[in-house]
Amino acid sequence: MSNSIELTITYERSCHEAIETQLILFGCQAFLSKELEEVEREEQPTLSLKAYFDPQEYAGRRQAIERYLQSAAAGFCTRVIEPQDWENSWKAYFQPLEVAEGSIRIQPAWEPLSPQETAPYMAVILIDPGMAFGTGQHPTTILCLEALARLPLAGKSVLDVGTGSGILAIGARKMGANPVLAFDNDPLCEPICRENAALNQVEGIDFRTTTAEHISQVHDIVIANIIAGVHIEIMPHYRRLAGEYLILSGILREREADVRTALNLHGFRHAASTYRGDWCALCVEV
Ligand SMILES: C[S@@+](CC[C@H](N)C(=O)[O-])C[C@H]1O[C@@H](n2cnc3c(N)ncnc32)[C@H](O)[C@@H]1O
Repeated sequence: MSNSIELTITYERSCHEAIETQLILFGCQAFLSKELEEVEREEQPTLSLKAYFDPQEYAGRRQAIERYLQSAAAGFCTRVIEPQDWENSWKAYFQPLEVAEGSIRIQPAWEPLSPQETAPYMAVILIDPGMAFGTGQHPTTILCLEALARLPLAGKSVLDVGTGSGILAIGARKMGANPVLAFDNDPLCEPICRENAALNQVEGIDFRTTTAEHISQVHDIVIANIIAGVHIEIMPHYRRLAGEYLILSGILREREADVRTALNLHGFRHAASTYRGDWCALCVEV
């Protein structure tokens, strides 16, 4: 793994989600931030988070990012970190997390569970975060895992669009989906996904660096945790590729209506919404 840029940002607690969202739009690859419920419990008026960027990506957007933070945050500082520092920060912070009513557990790779401890879960996903989005702690990822847990996945083909760390593909595979194809347009993701799949001892996931127009196979379930604008842009491909269900996450509540309009325009009629904080996910019956 190469160096990365670490931004430490302090801000008023009411700005938590706006800042996180904007950082995702700027191409932030990973966060160390608190769960929304935890933020809501905090008493203090200011909070802080750490955001990690690929150095080249950051250099290209530095002016825009810093201008945004000067107006939206109380303060921020940057430093270049070595892979070792990232690992240590993360290890100090990452706690196991249970989602989907306790049926899925996201577990730090360095604290694996015994077979007896694993048995009660539908899936235990081991994550050793590299610089790819998808540590399982973000509300948009949790909404996806919850949606997957509600579907009968055994023997279903799944396409994971914008796979990041591979977390959703690995989760789907562990819950019985087969085959699973997962892709991301960021070439940094593919090796991280392969490592995470090996860590989880799952086979049968085809990880690729590509975009939706280069995929031709119809899949029973298409899942995508990307922002609303990208969903709208690639909606014709969802139409082409989704056989039974389409799960879309990463949608801010205020953009839900826009995504629903695009779904209707492309002939998708039945979409159920779920929410976490300001985020919405849509589970669409094809
Ligand atoms: C919010 S992350 C989601 C990661 C992971 N699936 C999760 O749920 O935690 C979005 C991912 O989509 C990728 N992405 C953004 N636009 C894309 C596009 N047009 N095609 C493929 N991947 C894209 C990004 O590189 C990023 O890894």
